[in-house]
Amino acid sequence: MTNSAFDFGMIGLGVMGRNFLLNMADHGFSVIGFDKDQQKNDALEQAATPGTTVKGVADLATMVQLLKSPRKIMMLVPAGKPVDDVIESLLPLLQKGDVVIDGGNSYWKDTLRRVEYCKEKGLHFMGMGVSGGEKGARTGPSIMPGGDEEAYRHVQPMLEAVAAKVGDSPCVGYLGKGAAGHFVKMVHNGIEYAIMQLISESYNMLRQGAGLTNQQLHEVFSKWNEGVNQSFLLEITRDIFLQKDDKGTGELLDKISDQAGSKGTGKWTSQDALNLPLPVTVIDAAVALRNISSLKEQRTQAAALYQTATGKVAVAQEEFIKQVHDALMFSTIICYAQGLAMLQTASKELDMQISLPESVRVWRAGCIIRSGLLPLFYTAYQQDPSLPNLLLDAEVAKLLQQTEGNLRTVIVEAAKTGLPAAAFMSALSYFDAYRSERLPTNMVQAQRDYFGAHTYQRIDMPGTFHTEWQ
Ligand SMILES: NC(=O)C1=CN([C@@H]2O[C@H](COP(=O)(O)OP(=O)(O)OC[C@H]3O[C@@H](n4cnc5c(N)ncnc54)[C@H](OP(=O)(O)O)[C@@H]3O)[C@@H](O)[C@H]2O)C=CC1
Ligand SMILES: O=C(CO)[C@H](O)[C@H](O)COP(=O)(O)O
Repeated sequence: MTNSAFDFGMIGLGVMGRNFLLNMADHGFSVIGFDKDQQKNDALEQAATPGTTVKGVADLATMVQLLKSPRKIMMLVPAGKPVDDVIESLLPLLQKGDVVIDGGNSYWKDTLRRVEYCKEKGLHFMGMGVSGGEKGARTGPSIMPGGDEEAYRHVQPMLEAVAAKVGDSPCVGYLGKGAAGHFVKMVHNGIEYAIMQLISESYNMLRQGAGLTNQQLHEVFSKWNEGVNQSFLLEITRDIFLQKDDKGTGELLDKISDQAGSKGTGKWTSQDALNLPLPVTVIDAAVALRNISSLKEQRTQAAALYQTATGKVAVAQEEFIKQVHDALMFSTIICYAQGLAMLQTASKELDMQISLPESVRVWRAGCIIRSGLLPLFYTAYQQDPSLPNLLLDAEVAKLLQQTEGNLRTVIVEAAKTGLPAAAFMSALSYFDAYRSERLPTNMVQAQRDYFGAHTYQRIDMPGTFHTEWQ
């Protein structure tokens, strides 16, 4: 290739960077990647589809020099200091008008700071969520850009080419101001945590509570993964049940430690929801359960101390499978409702102007939370882009009403048998509180006024009141 011949540059050729770049090359763009590790550069070139233009270099200046102007450079490096380090190393090499994209899972407040910093230097900086994991990056991810709209217009045709598609519609779109792209990705991951926790509780109910084998669970999840329920997370769960242990006998799932890891996006979602303030109780439960999962030693001691759980449900197997199915469907809808309500509030409170219809549209394919439910949610937000909560949509309400009873039954069984069901219980508690016209929080107000003269409002007359409580 001649000098300045490449369309797009990538910094960080790990799992995501390598695959995203190869995807770009497959769509006809000439691409160049930088990684300090020469082996990753070699691996990139070797993995390229014959006939595509792909180059890997171990020198950042060389990569920058070989890019067409204005340069379009994306980084897929770990969140935090590596992103700042990359920006600092790029600054002396770039020219005004060049575009820098952070495609990693950066915290949105860091992105806000970086947008301003790069603007001062005459550069366009865009925070952009990418979802779909390794396979998605390679064949079509869901892409969540936000911030500098001019920067987005520079890369829009490329992103539309590589994104997942629903018909002809690419799962990418400008989502809003400032750090909107990373905010939407953070909430996406919060929903991801919550649905994963619900699926793990469903699996446990059926495995431990109803005695199904992994083979039977595979069959159950295969059936569940149909129609409106079809989703990426159900699909991989179905397949996980059959994976054999290549280092021993039986299925691999049974040998995997129950201590779940995390990189922070779920926790940030909960923390930011509290700051807004807005309830995302199923996401909170999912974060808490990953934290409880890490207390293995204490859980082992407590299990020996409290040997009260029977763990076996008293419902016929077939009936219980149907009940858990409905419980999962109901609670999954609540996860989306909580996450999307958070986006709606953040859009105003944090002045991000997040487009709810666009956010839902780009989640319909390519991402970890893609689901057959999303077209229904998309219609709801198309009809009313300012809908405060999906629970107020008539079509969503029908699905919840159909499945609510079975969630209650499953929770009763879980409570009686001692099967952990924090995410299910959070979903139901949220629903019961949200659809209550009158909550018992009049008592909280009375107590606040009693001990702290915090005042209260009355339901029968306007004004603010304080009582000398006897
Ligand atoms: N894996 C996934 O499923 C998804 C990941 N993400 C996000 O994408 C980002 C990348 O993730 P992933 O590809 O999985 O991570 P990997 O660990 O596989 O790759 C990270 C790459 O970044 C490079 N790197 C690290 N620090 C620096 C630095 N200071 N300067 C230049 N390069 C650096 C590493 O290079 P080297 O090791 O050679 O030093 C490595 O090639 C993260 O923010 C992650 O949260 C988003 C969606 C899905
Ligand atoms: O962004 C992702 C998927 O959308 C990443 O896979 C992310 O790492 C998942 O989060 P965690 O590691 O905390 O489970």
